[in-house]
Amino acid sequence: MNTQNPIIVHAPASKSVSHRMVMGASLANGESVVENVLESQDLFQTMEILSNAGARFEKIDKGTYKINGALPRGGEDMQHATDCNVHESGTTCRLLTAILASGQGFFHIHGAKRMHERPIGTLTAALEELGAKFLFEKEGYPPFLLKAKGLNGGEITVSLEESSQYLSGLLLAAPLCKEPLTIYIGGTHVVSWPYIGLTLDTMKKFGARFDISVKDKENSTDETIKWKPVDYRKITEIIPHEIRFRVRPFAGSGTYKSGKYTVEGDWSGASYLLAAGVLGQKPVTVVGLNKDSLQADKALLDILTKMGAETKYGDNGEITVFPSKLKGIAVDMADCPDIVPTIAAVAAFAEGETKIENIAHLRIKECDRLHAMALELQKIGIETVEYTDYLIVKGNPNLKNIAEEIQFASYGDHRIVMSLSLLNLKGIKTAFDNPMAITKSFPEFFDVWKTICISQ
Ligand SMILES: O=C(O)C1=C[C@@H](OP(=O)(O)O)[C@@H](O)[C@H](O)C1
Ligand SMILES: C=C(OP(=O)(O)O)C(=O)O
Repeated sequence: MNTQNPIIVHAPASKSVSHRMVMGASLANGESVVENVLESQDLFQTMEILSNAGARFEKIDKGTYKINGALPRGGEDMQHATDCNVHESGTTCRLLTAILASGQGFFHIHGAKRMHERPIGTLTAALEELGAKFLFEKEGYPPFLLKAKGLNGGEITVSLEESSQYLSGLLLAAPLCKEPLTIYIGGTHVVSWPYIGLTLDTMKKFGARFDISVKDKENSTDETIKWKPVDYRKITEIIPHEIRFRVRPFAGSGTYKSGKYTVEGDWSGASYLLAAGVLGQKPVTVVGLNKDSLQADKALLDILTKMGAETKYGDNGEITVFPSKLKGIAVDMADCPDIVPTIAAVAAFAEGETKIENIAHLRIKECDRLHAMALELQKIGIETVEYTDYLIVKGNPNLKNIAEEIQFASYGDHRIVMSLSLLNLKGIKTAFDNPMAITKSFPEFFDVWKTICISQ
């Protein structure tokens, strides 16, 4: 056990929960107060779009917003479509496209260059079945024009092979449909499913009514499927064709429920701080995370533990990670894509090989993260192997103190910058072409990072 005093730092607010709570409050009847909202570029885009669509925001303190909800209302015609700039935020783009489709009017949805390379066709096809209309410049990708006139209910099937955000969007919009909506999952596999739990959790808090059932295999036949109810907090995986989501419309009963809501800490942003504990000279304690969170990236602790890291939960929910000897492992990270760059950077200093599997969806994030990490780690002499859906990092526990500063490409991607910054803890000086990409999710990152680095 390392007995040194830990470096204590705070987790940023959760990006995913902030998006969802701000969206819920923007659709609710009356005034809500949401505390600890992440004030980052992605959230500014979400709030700007919701405000353009009719919700009213008043900032009353750092991270605290009064929000008056309204059903989304867009421009009267194509020429006066409401401007919706999602910038680099996939969550904003996918979740809000579905939500705006439940309103009325014309919306012009567009973003940064990379956003125009991230697909959305699976979601828009499902929304078309429910009554929305889309006009694309390039079919299936932003930018596009959305004509909304409310969504019908019914039954749809959606594939989550590319992104869970398609289902999160449909679920958030579902209570605003005219009739009940039942959603089945198609395709061959599902990525990032824990984010669905976060969506359902927010919906529950905001008063939506839904039930989820899984296939009752014992009582189903080839002709008839029998279903049995399941608690969304207890779902451990989503199997295509074996789960259904039924959402009741608010209709006469109103809309989302206004109230006071607080956003929990971000396991994704905290991943760099927690990983600093294992790579640096001193333990790091992160305050402000929910240990019972439904966030996907809580998996970080299990993965680090499997690699040999010593970790400890404190009495007040704080989490400490201690400097530890690491070994390479094989790990399936389909569920938690955002911490793959963190684990890849940590793996560079482990004994042996780390194989990160089922991560093809990393190629359609803010950059092709699988390729980016494979290439950038090679710049410090780490051997990597990149395949369609996995990454191998051949660790070197003796690697440290490279004399010259290494110039890394940031690919405009916050997670590439933050994960490669971990190399600093091994005496490797990093320079990035676009370090401020971090403002997407963690604007205070370099301040916190300085504290960690100078306390070593
Ligand atoms: O719903 C969300 O809040 C998110 C879902 C994930 O995306 P995918 O489902 O596209 O993998 C994740 O990568 C993203 O940062 C946030
Ligand atoms: C992929 C990410 O976000 P989004 O999909 O919202 O752009 C991320 O934050 O790593």
